[in-house]
Amino acid sequence: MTSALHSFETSAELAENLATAVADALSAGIAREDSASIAVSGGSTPKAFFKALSNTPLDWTKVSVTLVDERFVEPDSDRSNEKLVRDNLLTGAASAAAFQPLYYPTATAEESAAAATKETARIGRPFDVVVLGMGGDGHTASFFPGGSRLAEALDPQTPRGVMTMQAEGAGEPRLTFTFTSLEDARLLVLHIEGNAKKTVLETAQGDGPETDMPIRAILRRAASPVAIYWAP
Ligand SMILES: O=C1O[C@H](COP(=O)(O)O)[C@@H](O)[C@H](O)[C@H]1O
Repeated sequence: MTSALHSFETSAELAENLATAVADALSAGIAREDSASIAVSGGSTPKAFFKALSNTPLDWTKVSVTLVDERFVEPDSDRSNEKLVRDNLLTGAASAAAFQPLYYPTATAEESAAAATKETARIGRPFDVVVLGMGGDGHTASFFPGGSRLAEALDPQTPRGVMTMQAEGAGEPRLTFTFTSLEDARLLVLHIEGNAKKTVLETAQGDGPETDMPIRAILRRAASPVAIYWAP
């Protein structure tokens, strides 16, 4: 599939522009279906974007927010993507949105994944917006190189839903939407910042197996075009 690079001089400029594009896509979803859905990433990159989006006027009561991926940790952990979203996105105007977690207080990550699959089944078919991040190792969502269920997660035959993933370097067991859940978003964004990540992206855009750099699955065969947002 195609990708388009949107470059900005600063992280703040990127955050404002990405928030506008995302809000437009959510408004279009609301106009079309009276509801809209967005799946966002965790990590260190999206904070400024979350703040900008949270202040954007929109009928947030009609928006469902979920995560692209999550750690199997309680929502008050500093490593929880849910906490990041609650603290930075679900504030101000956006506090009226409905949040669908991926973590549930179950005994195992597998039970959490099953609960998340069930609870998110009514949204994201497809998502109006998916905002992916990318790690320095070329992972996106929790599609990690060497991940325990990477082949299944990236398989175009694996249905929509949330599954578990374990990988060296990933820390806790992970919960992640599958490739088929994310690749056909009406607005599919890859948000990266810094020169190091630009270099990783350029490597991923070259030849080589998807299993080495799973972001390649998105760049090469997502059904939707990928809008790449980057700032130094
Ligand atoms: O593990 C994760 O990392 C990636 C990238 O995070 P960053 O800190 O380098 O921005 C993120 O996209 C993913 O959601 C998260 O779980």
